[in-house]
Amino acid sequence: MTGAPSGLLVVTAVPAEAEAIRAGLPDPATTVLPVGVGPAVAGAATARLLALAEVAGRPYRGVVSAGVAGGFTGRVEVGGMVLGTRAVAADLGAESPEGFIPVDELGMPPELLGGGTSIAADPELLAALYAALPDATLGPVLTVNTVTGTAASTDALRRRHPEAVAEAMEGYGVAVAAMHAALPFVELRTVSNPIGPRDRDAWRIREALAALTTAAKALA
Ligand SMILES: O=C(O)c1cccc(C(=O)CC[C@H]2O[C@@H](n3cnc4c(=O)[nH]cnc43)[C@H](O)[C@@H]2O)c1
Repeated sequence: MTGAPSGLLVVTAVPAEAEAIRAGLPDPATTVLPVGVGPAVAGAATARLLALAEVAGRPYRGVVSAGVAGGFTGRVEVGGMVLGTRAVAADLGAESPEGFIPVDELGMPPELLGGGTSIAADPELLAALYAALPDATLGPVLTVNTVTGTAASTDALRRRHPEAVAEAMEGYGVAVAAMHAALPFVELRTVSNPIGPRDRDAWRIREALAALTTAAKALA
């Protein structure tokens, strides 16, 4: 069975993020679905959605990992938008007394590592979104399994990823799913909180969700 391409698949972690995007979306051909929190569940659920669309003869044209994120102070403000130039699995590796070693520097066969710990955004999809969202900050977005919550971890991440602009928990998993389906990928985030010592009172989820609604116009 074959059919017309389904348009973009936009995946968020939670329903509130998906609803915020749908509220600003002019294009009904874009599918927006919540797929869960963290790279494993988000990656597995996205891979399943892509495979089901493919076997139904209506493959998606690209994948966007979207939602709220923590922003690196001095790089992006709370309430600001981020377009990820790459999704980086920032805590996939090994600790050592000399510091963190990324998994792709541990001497494992490259075929076991998929795209490695850093997967680049599709240049055309990224350029199209940036053209529609010129105020967005461009840079690598880290994917972490644990929300950074101390000054020491924040400093360590900054040292290891001096170009990074934000961290969230799903992008790398979704990027792997898109890569396995040979589809363009990009990450779109709005900033709900500064990365740093844990301070839940500083989180501005409502502002970040409103910014997602504004950003959704780019997904047409
Ligand atoms: O610490 C808490 O009490 C707490 C309560 C509710 C939710 C959380 C989250 O960490 C939500 C994680 C969720 O949001 C994205 N996100 C937003 N900011 C960050 C961040 O600074 N670092 C990592 N992830 C963040 C993430 O993509 C998840 O989907 C905590």
